[in-house]
Amino acid sequence: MASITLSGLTKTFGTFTAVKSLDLHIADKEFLALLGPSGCGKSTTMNIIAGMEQPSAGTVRFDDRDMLNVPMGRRGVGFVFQNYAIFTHMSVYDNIAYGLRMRGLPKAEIDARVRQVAELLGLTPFLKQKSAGLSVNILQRLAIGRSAAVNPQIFLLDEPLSNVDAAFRAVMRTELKHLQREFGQTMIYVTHDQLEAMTMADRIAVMDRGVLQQVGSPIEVYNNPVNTFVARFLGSPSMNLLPARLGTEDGRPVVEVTGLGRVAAPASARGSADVLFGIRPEDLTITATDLPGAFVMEVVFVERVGPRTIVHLARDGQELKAIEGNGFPVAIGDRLGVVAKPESVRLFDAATGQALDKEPADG
Ligand SMILES: Nc1ncnc2c1ncn2[C@@H]1O[C@H](COP(=O)(O)OP(=O)(O)OP(=O)(O)O)[C@@H](O)[C@H]1O
Repeated sequence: MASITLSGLTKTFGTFTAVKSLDLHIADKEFLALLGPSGCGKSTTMNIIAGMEQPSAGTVRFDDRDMLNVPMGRRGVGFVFQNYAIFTHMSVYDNIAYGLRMRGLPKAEIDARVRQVAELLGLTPFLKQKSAGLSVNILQRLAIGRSAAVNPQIFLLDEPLSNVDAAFRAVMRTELKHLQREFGQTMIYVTHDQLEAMTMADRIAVMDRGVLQQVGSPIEVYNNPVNTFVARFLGSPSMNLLPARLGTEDGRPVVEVTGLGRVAAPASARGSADVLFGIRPEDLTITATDLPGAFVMEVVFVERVGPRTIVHLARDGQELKAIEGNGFPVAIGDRLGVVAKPESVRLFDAATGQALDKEPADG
């Protein structure tokens, strides 16, 4: 068993608070992605879990054990950084075997383990090669393999794929997930890349300026962001957010999107307020201009990204992005109708950015 519980975790550097009152529970064998922009406190949190830094306040527990006085080397934590640390004068085999030899395991067991890890990470063809001549992609794979070989119950990865190329990153996303399942590790994966978090994690914890914003499954966080920060941070292109006014018409909630028109608001919306109207680009349908409820807008730019067409639309200073998936013809300068799927509309308080019907989640 290796669950991790962070309670009231706070880290200050002088007057600056890098991590603020963080409460988060990571279950045994869970893959949690810690997601947020540069400087939001992700690495500081990881360093505290690993034992490289002491918190200013709060506790770290592995299962029921308080870890604060347990030195780094005794925490049973594997750690892989953005900048791989491998022994370049050693072969790939010896690098993977290193931690196992330090533990004094029998030779046959070391050999079996090295070969298993090498196979899982596609390193078998390189086992005899000196590490010095290997590509960055392979070196990063090796850094992961070397840490994974000793089978730490808790595996912390801090932006391990940020130096490798895009095609290789895609391969590694699948391999890492496979590795974590195979070894049954509790994994925390730090990233600023929402795609990595969305594709690999069981749950995502989103941080901003040292504060945990939301924790949930990728789909929960994507579909029901608790605030505009989370709404913007996940998804590419990100959620459209437009100034609007919530009100009622014939007893039903409606939202008047400034300069565009009036649409049904989610049934749970109440009262009248200045809001931000949120809709994901894939939840907009491009249609004829005269469809009831359609916003009439002009196409200002068209991006074709593989099979997807991202259509940039504008009217009276308001801009929207929509993903066209129905084969509706679009060209710059066209006037089109845009319809938002009512169940996909999200409303946020214009002043605070909080989702109207959501309480911030805790871990
Ligand atoms: N030893 C330190 N002394 C002073 N400030 C620090 C120290 N370590 C981190 N910080 C500051 O704390 C904030 C959080 O840093 P942290 O490295 O945890 O962020 P991050 O989310 O991991 O970002 P990045 O992806 O850029 O590493 C940053 O503003 C950073 O400058």
